Amino acid sequence: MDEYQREHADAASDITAYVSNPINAYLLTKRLTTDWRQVENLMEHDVGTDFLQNLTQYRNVLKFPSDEDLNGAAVALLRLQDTYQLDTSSVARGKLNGIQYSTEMSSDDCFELGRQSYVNNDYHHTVLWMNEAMSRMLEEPLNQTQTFTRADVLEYLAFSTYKEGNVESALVMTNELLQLLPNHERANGNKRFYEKEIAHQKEMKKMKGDDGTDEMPVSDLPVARSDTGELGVKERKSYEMLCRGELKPSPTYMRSLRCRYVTNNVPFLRLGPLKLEEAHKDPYIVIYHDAMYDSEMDLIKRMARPRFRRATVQNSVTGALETANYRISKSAWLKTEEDSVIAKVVQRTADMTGLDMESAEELQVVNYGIGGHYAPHFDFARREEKRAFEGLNLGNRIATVLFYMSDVEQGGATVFTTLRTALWPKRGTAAFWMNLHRDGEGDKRTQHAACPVLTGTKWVSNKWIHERGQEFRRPCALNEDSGDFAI
Ligand SMILES: O=C(O)CCC(=O)C(=O)O
Ligand SMILES: [Fe+2]
Repeated sequence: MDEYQREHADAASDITAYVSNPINAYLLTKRLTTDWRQVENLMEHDVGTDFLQNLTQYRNVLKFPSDEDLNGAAVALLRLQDTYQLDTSSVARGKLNGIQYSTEMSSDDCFELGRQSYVNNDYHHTVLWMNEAMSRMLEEPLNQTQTFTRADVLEYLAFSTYKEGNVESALVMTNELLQLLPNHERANGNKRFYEKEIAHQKEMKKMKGDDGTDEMPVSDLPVARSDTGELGVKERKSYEMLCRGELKPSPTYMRSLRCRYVTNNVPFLRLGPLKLEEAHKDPYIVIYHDAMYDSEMDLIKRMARPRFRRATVQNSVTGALETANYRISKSAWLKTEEDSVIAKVVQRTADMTGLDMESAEELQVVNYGIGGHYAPHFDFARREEKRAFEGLNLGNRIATVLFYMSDVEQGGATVFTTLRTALWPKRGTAAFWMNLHRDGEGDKRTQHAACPVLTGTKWVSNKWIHERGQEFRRPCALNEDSGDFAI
């Protein structure tokens, strides 16, 4: 590497380090968006200068993030905060799960995060981040660039606290705001509203014969979010616990899981057997160690990069492919014939599963950035999803093989939501499970998810294998002690 290349490689890795955690990702987006907003303001007043004209051109080339991007970065950070139960002030201090990262958030950064939550009607996070903005503000007495006042924070806090169900606190905050700005019109209106509301609630209590305390319960229910789809409260809880590594199989169950070398009756594998580790017995889920070489992973990534598009999901009613908040990643497809390396990997997948690859989909390569995830789902099409895999005529997805092509610094596990089982990405390993019962019915117990990436980046590739062509096949070596190994 010459000096120039080294310099650029350093710069590139600096950038990766800078945005490899969600705080930096949010801060960088905020910085670019708000800086650009200032430039636009300037341009409105002074369009004439060449400098500003040039900036307009740069903007088009560099694709400055928009307000929606800033909202997206904020939502990603908040999703991570919920899933991994990150404490607000630790995040603001640049600490994630006890690991200290380089950046701290200013009161202004916290305020903006609160504002973005508010815009999304997410009052739970508005309260958390506005409180943080307030305490940071007190610690930054010399900050000249503050974009908000104490009164602004109080207004957001009061309204969101009311929305969260605590009228009394909302009134206290509104009174505090009115001490600062006695003529604040909206605050005066709200004050009257809150007072009326409190009187009304007292009246209701009396009517019910309840002479309880004046204390109103503060709602600490998480705000309903739509990005984990149809999950119920209990399911969401166990999903998030699995992602945090808090839910594990019992020690007795773990002791029953085995590791072994397998050849699956493939002559070639007698020379170099595969290293199999059981992750779950029924349904059968296994991990293969050293299932992909470094050179293969490097090539696959190189081929996929220029083709990456935001991943899509199939609309179960219309059959159309569309983007969805419950699946956030970039993906690309590689054909078996494109390169001998791909063909080799596909052959290995056949050896690992004992299944025919003729009916398998192309190799899908996926990259999850910070906050990237795939909420709990099934890989097979359910009965009601009549239009899934339409046109393929290959039957349902009988099995999944998922190659991990990177370690993940924090987060990013594949979790089986009803099985107390989490697979932690380890570069070069592959997971394999069957999605269907023997009779072709989908096995609901295979519901799984890709937990959001907290820090770092996650690379996987997968083969979805279909029913067609598997009629006479049996993964013999796996089948021995695999219970209801569904094929
Ligand atoms: O990335 C993962 O861990 C799981 C991905 C997955 O479930 C899928 O792509 O269907
Ligand atoms: Fe999946």
